[in-house]
Amino acid sequence: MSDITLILLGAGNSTRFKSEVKKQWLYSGDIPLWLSVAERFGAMELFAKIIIVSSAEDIGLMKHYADYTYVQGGETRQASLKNGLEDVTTEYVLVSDIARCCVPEAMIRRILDARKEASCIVPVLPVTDTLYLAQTPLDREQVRIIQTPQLSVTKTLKEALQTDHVFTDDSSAVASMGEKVYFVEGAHEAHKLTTIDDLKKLPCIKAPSKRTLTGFGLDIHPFEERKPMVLCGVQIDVDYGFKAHSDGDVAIHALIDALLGAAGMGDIGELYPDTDESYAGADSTRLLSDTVRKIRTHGFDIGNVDMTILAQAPRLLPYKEKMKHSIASLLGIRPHLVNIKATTAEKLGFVGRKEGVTVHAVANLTYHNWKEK
Ligand SMILES: Nc1ccn([C@@H]2O[C@H](COP(=O)(O)OP(=O)(O)OP(=O)(O)O)[C@@H](O)[C@H]2O)c(=O)n1
Ligand SMILES: C[C@](O)(CO)[C@H](O)COP(=O)(O)O
Repeated sequence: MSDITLILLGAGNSTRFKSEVKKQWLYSGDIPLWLSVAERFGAMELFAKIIIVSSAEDIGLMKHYADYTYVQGGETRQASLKNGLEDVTTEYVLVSDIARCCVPEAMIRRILDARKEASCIVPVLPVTDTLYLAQTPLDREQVRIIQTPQLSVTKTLKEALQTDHVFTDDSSAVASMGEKVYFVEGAHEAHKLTTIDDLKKLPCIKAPSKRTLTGFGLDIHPFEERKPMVLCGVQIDVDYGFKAHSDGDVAIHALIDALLGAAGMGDIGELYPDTDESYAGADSTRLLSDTVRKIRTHGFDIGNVDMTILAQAPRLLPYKEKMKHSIASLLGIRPHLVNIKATTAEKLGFVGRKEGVTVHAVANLTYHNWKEK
């Protein structure tokens, strides 16, 4: 059994990346970057456990992809690391930034092979440019660029972090205890993905696959007297609406399920439970906007959507154009990529008896093509 646990830190906000998509969720081929990093380390079969530290929202989604130990992060890298360490029981812990997505295997082995040398083993690069601190030139031979992963004795690192002082990496925390830090040669491929321009420096990230992902959604709501009716975010001029926990926009609910289905993100009930009082009477356009945010920040672009509304009543033809524009604007796509069909049920079944409405929706997504932006 290995005496090393791997912690991958991925709870950052990608602020400096300045893109709608979080850097951890850019697709490389058919998988998001965080998963390609976990698989790269995992393939070495060197670790007792792999812990991925991420935000609560991301963990909910990550669980659909692979079975790792997921831990919720904190406000800073250090807070995230402390949370991850709570789950570590092995003698050593290897900590890496998910943002360093192309760490070469040889560099990982160099770090692990040096484990007996000190309480913390750190990969470094020399500085090749002249350096100044304010107006004073520095001796660059004394300066090093620090990378991750870093290997620490778990007990020492845990103790070093029992402080309010904020360190930018594990080695500075260990060094603050008067413990020895041992440097091994880093690698340019282990460069950290911080800004969009860094993508050019990281050739291990493949272009996203051109796969189209299709999702299907269906929802049914019975009518209720004396309620406003809203479909696709558009007010329908009748004196009855839908019985529901939210505003009952059955068309938007079906569309949310189609989008979540295509993204592999579960269903509307998991994300916006009808047992949650905060969604009582909720405006469904706000739920759809939140779904769209989730989809875009997690690496997908919306292609087109198609919906069929099965309603014996009310008559929807006069509203279809307005509905199309409403949905297009909520999805942030052009109107021709939204198709809305309405049909009666030929007086058959509950729809035919005018007891309620059913909506079917289909949505297509692609991986956000960061390579061609
Ligand atoms: N609260 C935080 C902040 C950062 N990290 C992780 O620490 C690593 C180094 O951080 P950085 O590259 O700065 O990532 P972000 O914090 O996402 O970037 P930014 O500072 O631009 O927001 C990243 O893998 C990041 O996900 C973390 O786990 N928890
Ligand atoms: C840990 C680190 O990657 C070592 O170089 C770096 O300090 C992280 O800094 P950031 O500001 O959190 O990107």
